[in-house]
Amino acid sequence: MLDNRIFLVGMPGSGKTTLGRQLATHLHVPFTDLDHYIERKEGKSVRRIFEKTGESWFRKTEAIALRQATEEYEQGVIATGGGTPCFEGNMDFINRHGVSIYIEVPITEILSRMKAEGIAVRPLLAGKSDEQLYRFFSETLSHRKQFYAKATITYASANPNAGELCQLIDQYLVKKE
Ligand SMILES: Nc1ncnc2c1ncn2[C@@H]1O[C@H](COP(=O)(O)OP(=O)(O)O)[C@@H](O)[C@H]1O
Ligand SMILES: O=C(O)C1=C[C@@H](OP(=O)(O)O)[C@@H](O)[C@H](O)C1
Ligand SMILES: [Mg+2]
Repeated sequence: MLDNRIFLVGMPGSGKTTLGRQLATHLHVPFTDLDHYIERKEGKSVRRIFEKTGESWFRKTEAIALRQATEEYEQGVIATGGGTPCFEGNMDFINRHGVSIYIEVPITEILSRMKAEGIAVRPLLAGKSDEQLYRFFSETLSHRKQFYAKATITYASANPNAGELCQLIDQYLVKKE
């Protein structure tokens, strides 16, 4: 059993929140979703924070929240936001405080999920056409992958699930011993 923190990183829509909750249940450790943590702390939705105060304020708040949420539990699963690793030295912080896992899902799969979910709930995506969305995701990923690539473990799958994720963690732990 992992006696450490696990941080999930990856593009929006890759399933960090969903998988993170399942993984924490499976491992019997606390789960923190960083966006939800920020929303509780600020008393408003991430979308509203973006609208009211803009992205750069959100990024500062997010960096502080990451550090606070990390301190709360020595053991647990933390699902970060898609942009978290790319700002304020956050990826290095994450790697100093636990095991990071990059959930790598093809952009085409992410876009089909976004459509099913309704993209208006995601502040960086609302109001974009299919073509604009694809371009936005490709460009965003090409900038972000240098940060995601620093993750301890990469889990590449179009259909990630908590069972496989646990196996990958076990393999990593065995190798590390
Ligand atoms: N393995 C999966 N297969 C299909 N859809 C998924 C899977 N994991 C998550 N989803 C769906 O994809 C969307 C994004 O999931 P979410 O966990 O919020 O991702 P993230 O936190 O990375 O943005 C949600 O609508 C969720 O229900
Ligand atoms: O990619 C991003 O910059 C963002 C991703 C979101 O989280 P998810 O990746 O959980 O959707 C959320 O933090 C915010 O809307 C910004
Ligand atoms: Mg999420």
